[in-house]
Amino acid sequence: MLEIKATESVREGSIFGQISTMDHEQLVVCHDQATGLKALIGIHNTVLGPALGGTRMWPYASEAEAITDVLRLSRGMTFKNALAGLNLGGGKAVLIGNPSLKNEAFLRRFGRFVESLGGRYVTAEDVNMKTSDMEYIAMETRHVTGLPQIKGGAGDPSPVTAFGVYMGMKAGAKKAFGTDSLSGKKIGVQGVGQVGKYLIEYLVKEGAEIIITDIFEDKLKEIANASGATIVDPNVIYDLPMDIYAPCALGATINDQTIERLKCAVIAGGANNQLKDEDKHGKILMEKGIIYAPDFLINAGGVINVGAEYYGDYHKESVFAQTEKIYDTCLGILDKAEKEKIPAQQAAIEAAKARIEAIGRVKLPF
Ligand SMILES: NC(=O)C1=CN([C@@H]2O[C@H](COP(=O)(O)OP(=O)(O)OC[C@H]3O[C@@H](n4cnc5c(N)ncnc54)[C@H](O)[C@@H]3O)[C@@H](O)[C@H]2O)C=CC1
Ligand SMILES: O=C(O)CCC(=O)C(=O)O
Repeated sequence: MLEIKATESVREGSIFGQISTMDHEQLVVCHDQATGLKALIGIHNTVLGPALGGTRMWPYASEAEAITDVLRLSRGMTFKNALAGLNLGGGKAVLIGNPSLKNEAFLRRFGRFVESLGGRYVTAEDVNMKTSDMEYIAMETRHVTGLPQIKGGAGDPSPVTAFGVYMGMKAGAKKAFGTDSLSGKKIGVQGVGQVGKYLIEYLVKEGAEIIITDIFEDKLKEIANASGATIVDPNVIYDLPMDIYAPCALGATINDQTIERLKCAVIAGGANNQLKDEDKHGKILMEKGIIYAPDFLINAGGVINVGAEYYGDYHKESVFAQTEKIYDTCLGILDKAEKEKIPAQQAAIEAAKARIEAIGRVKLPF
């Protein structure tokens, strides 16, 4: 594989510039006038298997923003799937527009595009996409997973994602505090959506002191009532002293504007692509002595779940057992980073690439 760098601003305006900078195989542009579908499918790497990754729907401010998002997200899936030990490559899709655009025809048209790729890309849920949306997509393609249980699927993967994040958080705590107990630890959860709300359940059971924030006040009140968490303003979370910061909303929250404000010992959360510039911000976190549990390593529970469903080999216990291994993998990566004096993100990417390269050699023709 080429040496890859995900920079904050890849060469804007040049599609090939961007996909070569991040070493993608394919970027698919899908359009349908009748339904208003505007979709991008990013296939980063298929050495380990079909590129599996969810579809996100978002009202992107520009096409450039959507392209950058799909490229960063699909690249992250390559490393996530490799480190989780899955025989899956990395891909992701984004649907441009307000989620209210979604209807049966819109989703089925998207399913036709997924089908046209012949299994090189397998879709599932991401932000603003639900198991019920997968049902419509499944009417047009077999290459979809994350279906509702009543339709023979494994249902919402978020509880498994949250369990993996919890495992990664405990590994980060072990490294930072010498114990993986979260009892009494002050933990800030940013985003109380699907992943955040299930993560909070684990933190409550451990007796952590929880701070929560979200842009939707109703969700916050409901979760605060159930968990005893303290609500804070979304802009204030970066300035509060806390033991662990758990980003569980959208990506790039660790950036030039926030990184100097963070007063935590550990960062461990479910959001994809937390570092806006992975080289620069990964290095600054290391210099500040903040333990960073790489996002794509610790949020792999969801893809472990939907991957098992896709291969028709779904057993809840084994999915949770595989996800539990995130604790050991994360500790191993944090140790490697410390020993080699490199950022944890870099250590994790190196480990993922090593597996892709080794298995790629196994697959050479006879
Ligand atoms: N659901 C899953 O199984 C997986 C999710 N992820 C990632 O985890 C993250 C969260 O995913 P979900 O929980 O499924 O999405 P979600 O849409 O259910 O939850 C995200 C929450 O973040 C909140 N939010 C958005 N912007 C915010 C801001 N500026 N400040 C505070 N809160 C904000 C939203 O209001 C929402 O409640 C995403 O980055 C997703 O890609 C990664 C792996 C699997
Ligand atoms: O969890 C899912 O639904 C699929 C995997 C994925 O897209 C992710 O891990 O970001």
